[in-house]
Amino acid sequence: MAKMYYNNDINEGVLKEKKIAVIGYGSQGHAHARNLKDSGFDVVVGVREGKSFDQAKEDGMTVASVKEASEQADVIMILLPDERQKKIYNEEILPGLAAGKSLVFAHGFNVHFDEIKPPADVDVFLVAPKGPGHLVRRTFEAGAGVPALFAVYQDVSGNAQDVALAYAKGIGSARAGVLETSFKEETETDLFGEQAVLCGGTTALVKAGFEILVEAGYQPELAYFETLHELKLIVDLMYEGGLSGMRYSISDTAQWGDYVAGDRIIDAGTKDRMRELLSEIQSGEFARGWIQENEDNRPQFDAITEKEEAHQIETVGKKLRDMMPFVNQR
Ligand SMILES: NC(=O)C1=CN([C@@H]2O[C@H](COP(=O)(O)OP(=O)(O)OC[C@H]3O[C@@H](n4cnc5c(N)ncnc54)[C@H](OP(=O)(O)O)[C@@H]3O)[C@@H](O)[C@H]2O)C=CC1
Ligand SMILES: CC[C@](O)(C(C)=O)C(=O)O
Ligand SMILES: [Mg+2]
Ligand SMILES: [Mg+2]
Repeated sequence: MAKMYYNNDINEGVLKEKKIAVIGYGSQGHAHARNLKDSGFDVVVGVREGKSFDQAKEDGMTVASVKEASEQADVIMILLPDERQKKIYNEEILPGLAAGKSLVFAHGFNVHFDEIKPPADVDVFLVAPKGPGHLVRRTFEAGAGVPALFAVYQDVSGNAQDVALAYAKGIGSARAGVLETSFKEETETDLFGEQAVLCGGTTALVKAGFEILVEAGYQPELAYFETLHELKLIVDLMYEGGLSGMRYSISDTAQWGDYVAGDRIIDAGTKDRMRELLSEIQSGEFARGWIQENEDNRPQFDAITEKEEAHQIETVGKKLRDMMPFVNQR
């Protein structure tokens, strides 16, 4: 069994004496900054002027430019979009990254794929929550937490692991469990998980199910409830009790259907294609493609986003969610 760290295993004192710069105030940034502040740490948010800057101010955070925050802090957590990190790091963070400081990431992408090459005289580690930033904040406020991975890439001070664990505790992740990994393992598994299962695999499965039902003449609203809305309720049961816990709550008819149909949908061919995705991630092919797409100003990303947002499941779903005030809409 992997070694797990929980609140009682971690002494956060080592981070209490330091100033933490959270660079970026988006999905992860706002959650880390607010959770750390609520946990009693000294936090400055580094962002450019605009939406995030205004939001951070409204949330009562101390806010500075990326450059100023990086100069002021001992621990610099980069929570900028992966594809923009290299440029901002070189221009605005590196000048303030004096010897003895800590450079931190929530995803190993830029270090693992050699886009960012940190100086030799700083600690480098990652603390990567295994969940969306908005849930990192929401679960923290509810007294719970999202599990996280940590990995030490460079340990100049000799206490990089202690600082990483204290950070993970500060954002609430040690309430759920913190697991040690490497930059390589975190980067490759995170990319695989989001592509094959959590995002790519799931959205494709949901859309396919919705399209098949609508195509066959069933009502789109019903198809939305069946393939998207109810998925959350089923996944909540998996979150609470694993696959067996979910199967305890569903009917025996559904359980039998699960057993006889599941492998016909996700078959050996699907697993072969998952292996293909994994090897493209491992070889760096996926990363090179994503970096190139950004250098070209995201033509495919923008075109696909436009098409996806116009999909019937989105228009139907929006109307149905508007009638459910208890659903926290984005
Ligand atoms: N999203 C998630 O839940 C997860 C993300 N991660 C990792 O966390 C990191 C951050 O991702 P995520 O939270 O999704 O990022 P977001 O896209 O949600 O947030 C990006 C933030 O960066 C700011 N920003 C963008 N460009 C600049 C710039 N040129 N100068 C200053 N600030 C800028 C944005 O500000 P503005 O409003 O001005 O654009 C915004 O505050 C990534 O490494 C990602 O892989 C890891 C686990 C989960
Ligand atoms: C699943 C997507 C994710 O890896 C995450 C929320 O953990 C991301 O990069 O946003
Ligand atoms: Mg992830
Ligand atoms: Mg990810």
